[in-house]
Amino acid sequence: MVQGTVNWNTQLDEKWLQNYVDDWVTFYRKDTKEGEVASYIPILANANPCHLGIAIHGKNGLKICSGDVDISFTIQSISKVISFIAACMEKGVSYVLDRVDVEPTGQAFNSIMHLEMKSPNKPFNPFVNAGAITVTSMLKGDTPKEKLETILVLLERMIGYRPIVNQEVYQSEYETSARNRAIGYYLVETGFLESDLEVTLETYFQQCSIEATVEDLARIGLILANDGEDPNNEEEVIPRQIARITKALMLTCGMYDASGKFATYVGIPAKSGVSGGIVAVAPPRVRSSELPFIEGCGIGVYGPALENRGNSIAGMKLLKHIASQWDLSIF
Ligand SMILES: NC(=O)CC[C@H](N)C(=O)O
Repeated sequence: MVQGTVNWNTQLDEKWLQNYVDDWVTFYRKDTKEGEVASYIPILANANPCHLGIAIHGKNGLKICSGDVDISFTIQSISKVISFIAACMEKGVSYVLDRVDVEPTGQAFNSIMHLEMKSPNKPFNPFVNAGAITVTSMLKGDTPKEKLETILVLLERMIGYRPIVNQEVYQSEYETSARNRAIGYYLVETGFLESDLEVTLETYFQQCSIEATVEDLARIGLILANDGEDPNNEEEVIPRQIARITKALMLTCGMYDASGKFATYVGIPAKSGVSGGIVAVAPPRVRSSELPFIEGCGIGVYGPALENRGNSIAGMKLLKHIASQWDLSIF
């Protein structure tokens, strides 16, 4: 079972770390029972609430995977990270941030209320639905296919293969999209939407329906941990400035209205989605060189049972435990 204080100095071999993480996953699986799978997008309710899996990818090639790691799930709001990066790479950071702010809302991700609370009604940040829909409207292209292409190409560079869009999830979200449509119409009214509303919404629903595994999320996290450079080939996938802004936004806005708690108790940038995925970024630490993944790592978690804000309940506990044991906090 999960152990207390550990002398990492003597315990850093891969097999030992693997057993250790296996123990944590077994231990925290019981917490999946405290959450519920999302059902406002009907097809997401088919997920198995008991699932829990984690992948941790380090800079030096070290990989630890444990639990339900072979399941593909839709990335949902995690796609907002990718679309934000893609828009910044296409249009430039200042163009994007002139039109979407960088402030946490403290409200639910699909809140409509906060849209009217600011003048000139600029969406609060790119990770709430209003901001994400605005960002998607900025992507180049006149059709959902063209706009989505930018996101798929960037993701392919990060995860090493072209991901697919789950058409069933897309249809399910499309058919139950009244709230996102309300947000979209509001953005048309305030002049923030840069493309046709229907094209933008279709692209947004498709990006949310892109499938990934925890290993894919870990790869994305690792590239961000490495300031946008892929440590496998030392190629720049994301310009450093954009990677840094993205991490700041993940820390302040990535876990919806639980972002403050996550920053306080876990202390690393992360972004969750209502399907139960979380991508987390642990940058290199300058403390003891005897800690695991001292050069930084990306972490992908999947646990579809959610707490009331839309974050994986067991996934967050698992991340909190790992962050405290391995001293991952950036603070
Ligand atoms: N928080 C989420 O993961 C929300 C994404 C979902 N597709 C929506 O727009 O409602």
